[in-house]
Amino acid sequence: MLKHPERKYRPFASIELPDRRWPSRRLEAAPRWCSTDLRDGNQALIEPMGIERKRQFFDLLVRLGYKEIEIAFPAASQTDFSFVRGLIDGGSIPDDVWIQVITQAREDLIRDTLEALRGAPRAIVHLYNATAPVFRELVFSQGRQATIDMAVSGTRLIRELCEAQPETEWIYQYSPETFCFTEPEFALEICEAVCQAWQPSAERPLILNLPATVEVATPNVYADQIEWFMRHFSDLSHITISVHPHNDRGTGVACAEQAQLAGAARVEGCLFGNGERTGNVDLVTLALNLYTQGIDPGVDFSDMAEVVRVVESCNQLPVHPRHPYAGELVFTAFSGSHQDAIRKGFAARASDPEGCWQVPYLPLDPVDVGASYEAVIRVNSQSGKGGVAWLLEQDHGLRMPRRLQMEFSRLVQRDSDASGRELDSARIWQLFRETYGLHGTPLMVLGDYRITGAGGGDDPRVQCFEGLLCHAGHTLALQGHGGGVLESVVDSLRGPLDLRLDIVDYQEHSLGGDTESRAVAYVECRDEDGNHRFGVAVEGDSTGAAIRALLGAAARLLTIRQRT
Ligand SMILES: CC(=O)SCCNC(=O)CCNC(=O)[C@H](O)C(C)(C)COP(=O)(O)OP(=O)(O)OC[C@H]1O[C@@H](n2cnc3c(N)ncnc32)[C@H](O)[C@@H]1OP(=O)(O)O
Ligand SMILES: CC(C)C(=O)C(=O)O
Repeated sequence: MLKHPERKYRPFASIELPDRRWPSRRLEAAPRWCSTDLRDGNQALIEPMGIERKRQFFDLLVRLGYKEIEIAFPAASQTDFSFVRGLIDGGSIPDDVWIQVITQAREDLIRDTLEALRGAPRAIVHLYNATAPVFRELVFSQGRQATIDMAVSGTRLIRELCEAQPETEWIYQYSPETFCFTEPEFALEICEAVCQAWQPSAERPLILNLPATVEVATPNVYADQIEWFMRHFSDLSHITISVHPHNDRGTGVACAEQAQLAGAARVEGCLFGNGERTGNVDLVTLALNLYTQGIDPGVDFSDMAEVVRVVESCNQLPVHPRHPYAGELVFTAFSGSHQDAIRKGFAARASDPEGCWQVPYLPLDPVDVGASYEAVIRVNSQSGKGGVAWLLEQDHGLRMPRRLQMEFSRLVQRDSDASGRELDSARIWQLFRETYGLHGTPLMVLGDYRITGAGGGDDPRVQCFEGLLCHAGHTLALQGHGGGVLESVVDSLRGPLDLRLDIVDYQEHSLGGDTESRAVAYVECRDEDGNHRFGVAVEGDSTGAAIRALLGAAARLLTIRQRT
């Protein structure tokens, strides 16, 4: 790159509009959407769609609720011409849908275009010519007047041909291509001339589509251009101001939104931002940006996975995993603090499921676009206790005490760090069961046992525990007493195992609501050296679960002692 880019590149000229009004406005309703996937999107594909793929895409757009769909450049190819004819002849255009087709301002192309539309119930004919100085000079070698003449003569011919096909309801659309780097006064002059030639009325509406053909400036400049244009246009009756942003600077969505604040009532774009170079503005993001502000976008992305599937198959281009609202990873948190906040958000929502959506880090409820909560939290070496706890709770119903979460997540972190990979829920569950002896043979196996009262002593709370314990190949007879079941078991471990433990924490809950109600118990113990370990057990009765969880913790502490 150059040390002095200023010698090669010039900053874009801004517009003089000190009393601009758009910055203090808010978006309060959806615009008229026009999908241009089958034209601007299609012309940018490595392999343009054939008739079958176009039809699949058209049907998808109709299902999603798009009412204006630019379906072709019919004079450009036989495929496009036939596709238009196929829809018209097959009666496949729903009554509330307007098909739109584009043409250059060349007589032969215009005639072919209108021929393609013969018999259509309703149609938008879209004419364009580039208006910016660099195009006038380099591409067309023509002055301002010749550029205006081209637009006006094209408009007149279209008007004449439309009048000759009265069975069709017409809308005319004119685009001063390259509007965003055309002198504002000239863009205004050419659009006024087109308007004069078309003579818009209630029966013959006009769309003036002001494209950011190549995005060259910050979105505020585009918004200024739109506001300036609308404030200076002589009469906007029967005229819709439309925008068509591209995304060369990565701000196509911002351009479309700010242009609407400036007064544009219609937006053209493509699903997932397909289109020339860096693409057209993304209609999915625009719609869901409105939705997450509580505004009905008028299009339905309830089954986003299916939309992605069809679009990927038609365009033969992938949708990026981080694409807003749609990518495979956009509802997924790997990092610990994000997972913790999301888990707390879901817990709060459980007590107010109908309330306003307020889950940290998730601007949209994944369920609204057909995603499940499964992918929300995934675990790797960046994850913390919250994520691990979430997965074990979602998939196995465990509500682990906080300190157990901390203990176990350190093991998960170590495992993931060692492999450098994500740990899926099955691997985490396997690690949990291995760590806490929930499968295979535990280190301490409790045989028959019984618990009795103290037998007529003064304190009725005192419990006696007697049982048989298999440990390291030996069967030990345990006997102890204490102020509760767990204390009596702790007491029983002193003699045969010389193990002196304190119980730091004990929690239990039932597992799931569906079954013969199993109980899960979590017991945290501390040994004389200050080591802490949890034991976990799942049993048919809560007392059995508590005792086995305690023995699990004891076995793990014994292992530490044997190692040192
Ligand atoms: C910004 C946009 O996306 S606009 C839409 C662009 N889409 C497409 O181009 C896809 C379909 N296009 C095509 O299939 C072809 O370009 C066709 C059939 C339209 C024309 O093909 P050709 O006649 O071979 O012309 P070519 O493709 O070289 O286009 C350049 C010519 O069109 C002229 N031209 C470009 N835009 C326009 C316009 N809006 N109105 C009139 N003429 C135009 C150029 O000045 C140039 O003319 P020249 O050959 O006399 O110098
Ligand atoms: C023809 C116009 C609308 C266009 O596609 C563009 O300017 O990008």
